[in-house]
Amino acid sequence: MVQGAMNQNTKLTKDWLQNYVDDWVKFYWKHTKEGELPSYIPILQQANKNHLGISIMGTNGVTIESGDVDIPFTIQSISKVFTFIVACMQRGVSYVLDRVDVEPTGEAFNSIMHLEMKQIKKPFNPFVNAGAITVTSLLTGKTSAEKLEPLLQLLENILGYRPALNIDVFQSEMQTSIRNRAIGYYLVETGYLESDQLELTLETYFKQCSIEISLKDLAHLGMILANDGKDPKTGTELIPKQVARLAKSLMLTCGMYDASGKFAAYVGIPAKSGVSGGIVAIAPPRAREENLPFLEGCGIGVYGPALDKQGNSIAGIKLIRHIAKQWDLSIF
Ligand SMILES: NC(=O)CC[C@H](N)C(=O)O
Repeated sequence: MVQGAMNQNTKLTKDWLQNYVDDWVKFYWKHTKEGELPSYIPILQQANKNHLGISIMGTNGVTIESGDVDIPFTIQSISKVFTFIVACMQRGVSYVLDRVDVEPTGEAFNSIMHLEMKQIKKPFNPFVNAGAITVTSLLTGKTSAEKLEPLLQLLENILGYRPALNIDVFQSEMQTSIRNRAIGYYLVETGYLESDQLELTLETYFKQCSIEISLKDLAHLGMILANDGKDPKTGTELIPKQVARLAKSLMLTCGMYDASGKFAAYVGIPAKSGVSGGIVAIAPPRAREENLPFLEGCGIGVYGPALDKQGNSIAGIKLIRHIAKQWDLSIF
């Protein structure tokens, strides 16, 4: 019996789980001190390094939250999961996968080196910046507003409200986007991006990264993916199952940048991080005989802006790893 699971006679009550999660958040708080705020998007340095919060939303309707849960933050690279989903819904999976591969890089998310060194035929995967910028270019529409519309609509369908862009974050990144611009030019040179699409694509990409959400929203997005794209309350299919599964497989292999292998090995669930400190992790339904929480699946959102060298929330990873171990969430 793992700690935090239930004794034979204990009821798996929300209060009981809440106590455990509160203790775990308190315990992992100290690790926020080990991480750094990203400097290449200046406005993200205004975040409070000490923040750490978690939201867990089960497909059964139970939500548990703890720590700094009321701080809105920008979705950053977590948006890449949803633009990939929208591009697949608009263009079809094979059209998208003809233009972006499904292989992990083992390099930093904004690496340029691997593009040249490996003489790639197409960007490695939709979750490194080169692949994400390519995917954004595939969204239909002539303006960034048109391109973003179906993405915002999908988020609205899931969350029940339309999240707004944080214009200050968008402008901060737009003004300092040297490396993403370099990636964009490289994609033009190699034929993955039409030159007249470059500015529009970068603007759209920075805007999608600036969508602001709450921790509960993040858990909600994860919960819908855990449920293969279906809203468990209404039974409505919000994301086609095949696309949701593809996105989850890519989260497992590529979602945590060049720490994806370790996350899969030590945590064992699909996840995607963003440079503002958010991580969405997904525990699909699992059939176990033990009495464990969230057997019907859940989404986990974590926010902790202090990052490790790979750009992932340092305390957030430790917290998710602990919960996954205690509740036996691994998909393996
Ligand atoms: N890792 C991230 O979250 C990166 C997103 C960021 N907007 C960038 O493109 O660099």
